[in-house]
Amino acid sequence: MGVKVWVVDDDRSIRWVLDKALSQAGFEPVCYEEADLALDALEAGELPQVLISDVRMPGTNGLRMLKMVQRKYPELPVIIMTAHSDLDSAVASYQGGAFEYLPKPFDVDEAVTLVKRAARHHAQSRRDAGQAEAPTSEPPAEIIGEAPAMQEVFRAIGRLSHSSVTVLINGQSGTGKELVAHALHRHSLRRERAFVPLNMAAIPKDLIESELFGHEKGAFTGANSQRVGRFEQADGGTLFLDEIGDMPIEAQTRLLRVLQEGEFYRVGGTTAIKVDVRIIAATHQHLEQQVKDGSFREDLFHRLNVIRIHIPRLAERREDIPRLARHFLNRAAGELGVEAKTLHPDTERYLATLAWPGNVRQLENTCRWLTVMATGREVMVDDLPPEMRSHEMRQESGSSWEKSLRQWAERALGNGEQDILEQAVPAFERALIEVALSHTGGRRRDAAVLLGWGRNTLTRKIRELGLNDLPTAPDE
Ligand SMILES: Nc1ncnc2c1ncn2[C@@H]1O[C@H](COP(=O)(O)OP(=O)(O)OP(=O)(O)O)[C@@H](O)[C@H]1O
Repeated sequence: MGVKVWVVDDDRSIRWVLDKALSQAGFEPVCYEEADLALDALEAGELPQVLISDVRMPGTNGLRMLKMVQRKYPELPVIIMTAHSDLDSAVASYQGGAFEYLPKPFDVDEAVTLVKRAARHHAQSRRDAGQAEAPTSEPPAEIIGEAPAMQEVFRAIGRLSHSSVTVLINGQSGTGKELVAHALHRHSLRRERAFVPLNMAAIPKDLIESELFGHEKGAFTGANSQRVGRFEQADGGTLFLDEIGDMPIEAQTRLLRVLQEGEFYRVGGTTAIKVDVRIIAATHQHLEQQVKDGSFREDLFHRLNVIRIHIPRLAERREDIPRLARHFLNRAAGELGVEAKTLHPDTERYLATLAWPGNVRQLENTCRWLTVMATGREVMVDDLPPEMRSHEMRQESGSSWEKSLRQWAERALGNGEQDILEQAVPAFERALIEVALSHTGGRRRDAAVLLGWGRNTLTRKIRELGLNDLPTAPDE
């Protein structure tokens, strides 16, 4: 059984485009040209896993239909398609229920991505509902990670459970920052309340403040109705500010004030609104550098940087790749309603050697691609998408110490350290000098030859690095 997606729009061309794209992506779309027809089908006992609807339609309009649907099926994820001018009223009237909105005109791929996310969300919330009493001291099962680098992340989640402290999550795009933020929320005392994610990079600059704090009717052109912002939605719960490094400086100033004072005004409003919100922020950028450049406020940085969690690149936890791949293949099969593919051991090994610049998200997308495109049930290396065979995706060359060095540097930068060459170069020289000296039984002249330095250089280095205590040969 495929994942049923209902498309409700009076515009024939939109129905046609979505029908094609969704079928191609493996969904089972059903299109309705009127809300009333969709409501009839619901009445008759049918139910999709995702509903996409236009707002303005003859007969019952989209928003009325959504309200009716939401009352009966609160778990059903809904995507509202609408022209920008209707966005406010759409969101306002579906407050708290809308899963996503899709401003028209939209990109078809974007629409398909949203549907996939909604379908997953739906499946997830059903699973969550089924295991509401699950113990909360363990990391959630859906975060896969046996690699030591991930165990550190789990430990942090465990240590922070029941706490409401502000957390800053660092890590490249697609490493699972949002997943970890969600886990932090689910393990906190706020888990019964909302987890509200907001991606700074995805909102137009001039809408960020109204998105965060809401606005009063008439606050600016296009503000046709009052709107509750994400801060209010997250009251008692957690606000996840993704890509915080992209937040414009004026919004940073307002955010800082809210964090200091615990209250704010809606845009155009005069009544102070008090909220109790836990902030989790994430970024793939180097915030210290942004502070230096003046693009990020230092005081805000210190407020956010209370606890920092670094999520390693996928290439730093290769041992997890086969398990992750299996997980994503099963999930994709579930979403698309097909039998799950398996990986031939050679394919597993091959995938574990790749560089994965897009991290876990890229692996997830690859598994979806394979679920649709691979012909046999077992996936062979030859079935992999062409870009997986290309040069860039091949593992970075380098011996194991170079890899360890890279990992060390990643971690140091992730922890906010600077001037890392100053730590690394002396350590590097010290190691080589010590080994060379022990090799020559402490004879400096011979050690200098082995190192490729002049005798005087070696003597100077030994002094600079404080290695004078090393045993040296009696003749020296
Ligand atoms: N350890 C993991 N186990 C299972 N699924 C994972 C893991 N890490 C990431 N994922 C999945 O990979 C996808 C990308 O993760 P997520 O959106 O959390 O990354 P992100 O770091 O927030 O990315 P971006 O910075 O681009 O927003 C999601 O679908 C997430 O569920």
